[in-house]
Amino acid sequence: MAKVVIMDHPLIQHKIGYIRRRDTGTKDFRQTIGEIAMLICYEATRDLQLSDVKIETPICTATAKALKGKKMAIVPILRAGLGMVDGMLTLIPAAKVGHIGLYRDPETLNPVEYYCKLPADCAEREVFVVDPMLATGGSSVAAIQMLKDKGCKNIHFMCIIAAPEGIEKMKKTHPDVDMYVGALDEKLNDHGYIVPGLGDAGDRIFGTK
Ligand SMILES: O=P(O)(O)OC[C@H]1O[C@H](OP(=O)(O)OP(=O)(O)O)[C@H](O)[C@@H]1O
Ligand SMILES: O=c1cc[nH]c(=O)[nH]1
Ligand SMILES: [Mg+2]
Repeated sequence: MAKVVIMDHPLIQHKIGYIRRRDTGTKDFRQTIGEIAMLICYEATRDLQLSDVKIETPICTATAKALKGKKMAIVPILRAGLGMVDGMLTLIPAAKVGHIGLYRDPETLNPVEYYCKLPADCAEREVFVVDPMLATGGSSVAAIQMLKDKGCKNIHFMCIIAAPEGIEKMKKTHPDVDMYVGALDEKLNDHGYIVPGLGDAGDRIFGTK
């Protein structure tokens, strides 16, 4: 069974408190989502493997550490996942970026697919799927299934706020996928929104409401 890691870093908790506020505007919301993504990325990459490499410092020959060469990909679930990409790329600048377009039908809450463009060699990459919100889990479960159908095996999921229902669905459907979660909230409301949550992440990032 894969790990579920709930972030306890004070900077992450502080910044999540800020974006939850109704009166945090689009510019600050978007910027803070990026900062939180970067901080969660730091935790989510903790288990990457290193190898020893011989290098020359200005003083002598030395053995240093380098990432073992496994290539990485970041896959945001559109739209809201886009808000996490720049923060991720700040720490992993060489990563390729794939895009999966899904929206949640407001009546059924089921995900509807409208776009998928992935790096050609994504099956060989360590893939980080990013979406600020894990609510019923329908969208992330579907996105990860799309990646598995393309042959991806090493998949991690990062979100900023999760509901217990979404975590359970992910654990049941994709028990091999590690989850890195900024905050675990209480429940979903009757419309499938996370409580207390932060509202609609996509609308708040892009200012569409
Ligand atoms: O876990 P779920 O119940 O599937 O809900 C979570 C999904 O809902 C939101 O996307 P939304 O459908 O609002 O699309 P958007 O990002 O384009 O706003 C969010 O960004 C997730 O992708
Ligand atoms: O609370 C929620 C649930 C789904 N999608 C969001 O953007 N927010
Ligand atoms: Mg939305």
